[in-house]
Amino acid sequence: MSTSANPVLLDVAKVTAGFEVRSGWSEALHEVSFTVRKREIVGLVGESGSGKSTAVRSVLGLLAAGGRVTGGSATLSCVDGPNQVDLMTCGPRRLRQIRGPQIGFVAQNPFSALNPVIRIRKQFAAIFKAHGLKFGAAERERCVGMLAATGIRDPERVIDGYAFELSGGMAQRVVIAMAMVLEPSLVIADEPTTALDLTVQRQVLDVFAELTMANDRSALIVTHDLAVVANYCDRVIVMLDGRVVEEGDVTQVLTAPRHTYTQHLLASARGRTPDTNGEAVRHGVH
Ligand SMILES: Nc1ncnc2c1ncn2[C@@H]1O[C@H](COP(=O)(O)OP(=O)(O)OP(=O)(O)O)[C@@H](O)[C@H]1O
Repeated sequence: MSTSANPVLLDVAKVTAGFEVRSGWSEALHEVSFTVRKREIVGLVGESGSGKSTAVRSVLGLLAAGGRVTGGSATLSCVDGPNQVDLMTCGPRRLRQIRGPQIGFVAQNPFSALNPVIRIRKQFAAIFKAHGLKFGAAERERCVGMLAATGIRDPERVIDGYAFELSGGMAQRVVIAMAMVLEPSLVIADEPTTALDLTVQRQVLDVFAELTMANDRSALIVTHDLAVVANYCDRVIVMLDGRVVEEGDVTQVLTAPRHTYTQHLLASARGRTPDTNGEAVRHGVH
């Protein structure tokens, strides 16, 4: 299904960013531009070091120490306050208000996202409190419901437990529930399943896509896996050496790639990505 008529939710325009390194300044993103529209799942692909994480972390204001955005804008259409906000210039305080209720984030490794010595319930409570919201019985029920929606069978037990009691797949479901509990319009996931066993990767991605689409959200998924793009995404952005080299509808890009690098990515993925004709599971979750 084409999403090109949907309004733009996130408009990233000419973002340049880099890192202070020993030898000086190392530029990692060169005028990167892309959009995420309402009710679409966008895949961000490219080989290791192409700048995918730097791109999404620039948008989230979560670059590692030494990292800095030096140019460009990332305009988010907000549901609270002023209609649009430039995430590159709004400042850390506003970004903290935006992360959670407006943009959810699912990191690569669930065990680094969860605190091992704090009960899951307290970690949910901290999310609410960080945004000035109370965490009473109703909010706890909402979290239990969210955990159940991610496919956790005993959410009442899990919410009172600790992360170390969970398998990797279960822990990532908890992280997805945390990223979505404040009902953000956009969820960004940076390689959300690479830390998981192959068998659970698909289940977790199914849940992620279902929860995104069922609630009219948009998602930006960083992945190096073209099968993920084929199965779950409406559009794809291809990065190489800190630049966007191709962007388009998944079916178009995967069947008739224009850039030689995309052709190369597809050729090397063929044989292990039988779903890359674009007719895939994603269509079943819409
Ligand atoms: N903290 C950092 N300090 C210095 N350079 C960094 C840092 N993080 C990333 N870089 C550099 O920025 C460039 C882009 O890296 P980035 O992690 O964004 O790529 P990626 O496409 O997400 O790779 P991967 O798939 O391996 O996560 C690389 O050259 C990388 O070495």
